[in-house]
Amino acid sequence: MTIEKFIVSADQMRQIETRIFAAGMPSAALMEKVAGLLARRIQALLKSEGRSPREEEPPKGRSPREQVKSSLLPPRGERRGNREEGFSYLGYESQGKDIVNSQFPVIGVLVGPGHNGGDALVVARELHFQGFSVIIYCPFSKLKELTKSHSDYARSLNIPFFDTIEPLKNCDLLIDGLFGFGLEREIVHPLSTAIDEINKLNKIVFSIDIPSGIHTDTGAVLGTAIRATHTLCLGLWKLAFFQDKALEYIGTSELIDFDIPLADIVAILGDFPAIQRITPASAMQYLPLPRSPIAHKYTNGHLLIIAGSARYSGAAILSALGARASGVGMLSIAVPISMKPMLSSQLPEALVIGCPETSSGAIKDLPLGIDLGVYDAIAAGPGLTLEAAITVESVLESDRPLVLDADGLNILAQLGTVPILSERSALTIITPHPGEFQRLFPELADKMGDRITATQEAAQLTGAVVLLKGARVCICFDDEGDFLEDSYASRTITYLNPESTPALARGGSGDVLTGLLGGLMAGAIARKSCPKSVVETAVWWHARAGMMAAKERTELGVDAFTLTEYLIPALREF
Ligand SMILES: NC(=O)C1=CN([C@@H]2O[C@H](COP(=O)(O)OP(=O)(O)OC[C@H]3O[C@@H](n4cnc5c(N)ncnc54)[C@H](O)[C@@H]3O)[C@@H](O)[C@H]2O)[C@@H](O)CC1
Ligand SMILES: Nc1ncnc2c1ncn2[C@@H]1O[C@H](COP(=O)(O)OP(=O)(O)O)[C@@H](O)[C@H]1O
Ligand SMILES: [K+]
Repeated sequence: MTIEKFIVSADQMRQIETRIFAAGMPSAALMEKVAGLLARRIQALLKSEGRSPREEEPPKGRSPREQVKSSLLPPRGERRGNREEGFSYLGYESQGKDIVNSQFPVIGVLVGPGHNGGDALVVARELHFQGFSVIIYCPFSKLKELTKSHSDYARSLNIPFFDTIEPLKNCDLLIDGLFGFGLEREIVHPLSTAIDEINKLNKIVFSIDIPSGIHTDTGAVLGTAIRATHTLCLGLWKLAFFQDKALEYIGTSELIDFDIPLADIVAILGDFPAIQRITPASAMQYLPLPRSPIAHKYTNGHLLIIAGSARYSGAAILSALGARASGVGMLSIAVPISMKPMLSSQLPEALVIGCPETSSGAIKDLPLGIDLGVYDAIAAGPGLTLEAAITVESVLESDRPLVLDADGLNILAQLGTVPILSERSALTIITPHPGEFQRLFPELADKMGDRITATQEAAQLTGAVVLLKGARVCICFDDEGDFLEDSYASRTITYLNPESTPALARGGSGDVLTGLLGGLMAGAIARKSCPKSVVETAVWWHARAGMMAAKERTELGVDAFTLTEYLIPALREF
């Protein structure tokens, strides 16, 4: 398992860190190593963002602003800038941020009392030695021992220290090392006010480990938090990076791998961690590729989609196009009978089943005598309206593996989510967005502050696979020996999708996912492989298609139909 697969809570990170220290790694040496990696990465980021270093001498005449800035700096002779390496001066370009176009950019480093502050001080020192102009904002009088020691050394180098935010206004870039995973309580005035003011400066901000003020596990804002443009997560991904509400504070993110021994990770998280990050490699291992040379259509699965109504006719098409991309062997689509010609013209390969319909054009019931047993899986819900209750009830009563979405979920909520799902003998995958989730699980209303825990509890309550949609999709299910040795069985497994695009936040994208997931599931069942594994594949694939479409067409150009057209090209990228 690669380092990118693991996700930890603050407590788990602390336990792993404790093992490393107990094994003999000095805490100061680890900080030195980590902060060295941070300093180098920050330099590389600055370079790659077009703020490339200038090698020539700055002009003699300085602007008033530069004079103000240079007054914050130690005499030039004392700065041992390594200009040959090309990091002495940054040519900033204004990118809508308050960035000055200066040859003397100033980097403001925000230093807290703990080891996050210690990391920041080492970064400050390294950038200072590289020739950057660095100032330090540290409004704390009491620092942890190691942090205090780095603070003393930085002062001895004449790096200027401030306890007010005024000088930060002149900085071109801020590095946030106020708090990391050790933040344990709300940030209060005067620090909270200072952080709010810092955010108003609208600077480029690199946060160390996690934006200060964000709860490492729930992603909640504790009082207030630094809004970073970029966060460098240290060692192992933390849960907050997968909590929707933290994303606006995290900005773009990356992992700084500092060689945590696998044995220490496994000692705390287990061989097969209960929470895993979806990676391209893990998602792609369950793609139905390559096909067996002797495959036939029934070995690739038969999916029945039940979707659509006169009001929401497109939902059936979008789900079907999602399923088409899954390569499912046979696709049947049950729609209100008046929609049959439209579906047949859009999806000539599909078997379209016309269902009796209500006066408003919803599916009243499935056709008499239909045998659900012929389908490997059923995907029901998109665009059905609440009038399709009889149909949803009959698929819930069937012994077929089922993906339930949209109105299928709204009907399930009316029927009673927990009793109905716990009685089902076959696998059920429910794919709610947060609104549907709350209708399904009113008992978890007060848990919604932590999407991951809420989804885990929903899976435990129902025995279903619960896929909570949003910016960072969370998938949870009880493992019943599907993946693990017996000794591990009956844990709740969680998969978190790390990357997506807000381009998907528009009507119909979810319908595409329902069909894609249904198709992959039918295929997996026909091939007798574990249908739960394809859930991460579907979520990852759907997001990749959205990202590829957004990259080519902007975030505005990804309507749900267009999304279906990117499903296959997105795979070709890999
Ligand atoms: N885990 C690891 O393996 C490593 C961790 N390192 C760094 O260490 C950090 C964790 O360090 P710490 O455990 O010292 O914790 P932090 O530096 O995150 O913060 C803890 C300090 O903040 C104070 N504090 C907490 N909440 C506060 C609040 N609301 N208002 C005011 N003060 C508050 C605490 O009393 C304590 O002094 C990581 O985020 C990372 O930056 C790295 O130095 C090296 C490797
Ligand atoms: N901000 C976002 N970033 C990434 N993905 C998103 C975002 N908002 C929504 N999505 C994704 O878009 C899809 C929307 O589905 P859903 O809410 O069911 O809409 P609909 O029913 O209209 O299709 C889900 O897959 C969800 O995860
Ligand atoms: K931080």
